Amino acid sequence: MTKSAGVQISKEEAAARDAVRTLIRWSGEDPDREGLRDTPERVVRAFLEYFRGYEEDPVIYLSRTFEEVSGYDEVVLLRNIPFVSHCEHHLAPIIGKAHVAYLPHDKVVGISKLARVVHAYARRMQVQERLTAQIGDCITKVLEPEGVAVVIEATHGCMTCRGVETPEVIMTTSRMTGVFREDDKARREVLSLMGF
Ligand SMILES: Nc1nc2c(ncn2[C@@H]2O[C@H](COP(=O)(O)OP(=O)(O)OP(=O)(O)O)[C@@H](O)[C@H]2O)c(=O)[nH]1
Ligand SMILES: [Zn+2]
Repeated sequence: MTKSAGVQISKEEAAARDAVRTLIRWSGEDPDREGLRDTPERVVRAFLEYFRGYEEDPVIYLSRTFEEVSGYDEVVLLRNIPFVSHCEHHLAPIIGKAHVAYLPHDKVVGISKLARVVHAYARRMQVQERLTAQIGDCITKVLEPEGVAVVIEATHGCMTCRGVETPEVIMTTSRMTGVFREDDKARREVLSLMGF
């Protein structure tokens, strides 16, 4: 533990704040001017929010299921789940929407839990392909449904704000398992429900 402005913080947090100070100075600014003085502390706290998915186990969100659904055996779809992630190459924001569907076998899950799974994986350092695969595979493994379809559309800060600087470009990725992977008709149906 170490002290900062009279408050005890861990050595790791002190090092993280110092790293932000270094970046501020390296960018050409004065980390001691009034407006920037508390910025290292804020940035470190913001990182805890951006990356709090590492503290979450998405499997737990899917562990409470319901079986009394009067034999409902059609697609369940949650469309337009907004999320924010960060690309692991530049730590720039990935901002997008996830569409998550599954065809239940014998159990369904509370729909908020699908969004919780999306956020738990999004709040990590990601590439969009892995994010998409992790969401699809987690639901497939835990719910054991007939199939899972995940489509993600997102813009990447590292492409819009820097580098190639192409605003509005959207990356689309998908993960299909079970019937949605094997059966063209089922895949077409779920994509059409998603609005594609
Ligand atoms: N496939 C994939 N690529 C990503 C994702 N997020 C960022 N990237 C890309 O990762 C690549 C990293 O390429 P590098 O050449 O190592 O990095 P760079 O020199 O900063 O590349 P530029 O962005 O082209 O300036 C870039 O092409 C990014 O657009 C993602 O989620 N999936
Ligand atoms: Zn990037």
